[in-house]
Amino acid sequence: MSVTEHHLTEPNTRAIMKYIASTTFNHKQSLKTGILLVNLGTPDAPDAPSLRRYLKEFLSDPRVVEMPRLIWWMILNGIILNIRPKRSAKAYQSVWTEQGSPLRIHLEEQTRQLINRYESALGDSITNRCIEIDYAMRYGQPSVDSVLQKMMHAGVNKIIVLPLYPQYSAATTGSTFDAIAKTLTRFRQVPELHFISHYHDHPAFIQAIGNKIKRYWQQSGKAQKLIFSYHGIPKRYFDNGDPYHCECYKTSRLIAEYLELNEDEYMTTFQSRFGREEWLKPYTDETLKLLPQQGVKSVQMVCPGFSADCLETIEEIGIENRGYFMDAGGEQYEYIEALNSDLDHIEMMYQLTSNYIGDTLNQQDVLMRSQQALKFGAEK
Ligand SMILES: C=CC1=C(C)c2cc3[nH]c(cc4nc(cc5[nH]c(cc1n2)c(C)c5CCC(=O)O)C(CCC(=O)O)=C4C)c(C)c3C=C
Ligand SMILES: [Fe+2]
Ligand SMILES: [Fe+2]
Repeated sequence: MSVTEHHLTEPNTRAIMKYIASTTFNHKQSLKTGILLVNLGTPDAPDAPSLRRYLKEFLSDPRVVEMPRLIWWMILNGIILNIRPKRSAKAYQSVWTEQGSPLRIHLEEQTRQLINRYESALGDSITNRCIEIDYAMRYGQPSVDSVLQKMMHAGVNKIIVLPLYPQYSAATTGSTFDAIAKTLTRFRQVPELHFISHYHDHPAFIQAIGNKIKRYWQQSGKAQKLIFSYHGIPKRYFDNGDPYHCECYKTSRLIAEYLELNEDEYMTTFQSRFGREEWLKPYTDETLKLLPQQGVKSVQMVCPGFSADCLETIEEIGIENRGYFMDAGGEQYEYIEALNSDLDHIEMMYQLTSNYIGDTLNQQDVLMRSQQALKFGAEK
């Protein structure tokens, strides 16, 4: 028995077992592409134990909370995980539906719609074309690790990851990359990898939101101000070089240009503060409390940092901030929904990902031709 054959049949040392072989290598194996949509994640149920599990995983991520680990471990386990799960569970109960958490429902539907979009473009099932499309959650289930492993074991050798965060932040997109890399470091054969790190200024994204706002105006008319509200991050992360703040402002500017708005017709604010340190300003809640006394009595809210409606848009923007504005003397407050599974949004996902698929389809043709040649004995 030769050395190579021995390795293949009897991987008998720890060194050989260290890396997972996704599939047994096969010369005739066709190229298989995986498209993975990733969003933040959500608790399994709107109750305190589920929230505790979810928040523990989320807030233990060093990309999310950049603080000396030991100090943060004590604050998280000693204070936050004893108080926040109960409070957050209440908030989640107000948005929960019979099918579950809105964020999960939207991500599932977005995935289904993207599969449909590919199938209509290919005129064939994606399975026949060696494409797999799936979704994963950065925190909670289905985990990035489980879905990526499933793809690898199905023989996927090229992966396109689309984290559904238009604006890059280390806390979200960066952390998604960590999870992908962590799984792949365990594999023997690392796939070709395309990681889409942002799309905050992509024309298909700007048009999708711009058109959504235009459609809203056609039905309900314009308010005095359009407010672009983004999830915040600590100002310290921005000071340390996170491009998130600039990408949010650029998204707002591009949408405003698309809508031909003057500078005094729109503004950018940041919501969802967490903890005591300063976050990106202006804060959404404080702005809404001040606007009525400055003469702004009607606002329309839009959240271009959220690819799907979730707790932070439905409850925080739809309910909580409405209260601040109306209590301060506001008269009309409207929330324009996230892109969710809108056709334009799915089209954008198709454009972003198929950009990297094209050559696979061509390579598949080349591979089919060479397999044909093998059959006829032209190549060995
Ligand atoms: C869209 C981008 C997001 C950034 C940037 C972000 C940063 C960030 N978030 C927290 C803490 C919490 N966020 C929570 C919910 C939540 N956050 C995002 C997105 C971003 N977060 C989404 C889409 C959601 C909603 C998920 C859902 O299930 O609907 C929560 C949980 C809710 C709560 O208890 O308030 C926390 C906590 C930090 C610290 C952070 C830092 C940069
Ligand atoms: Fe968040
Ligand atoms: Fe900036």
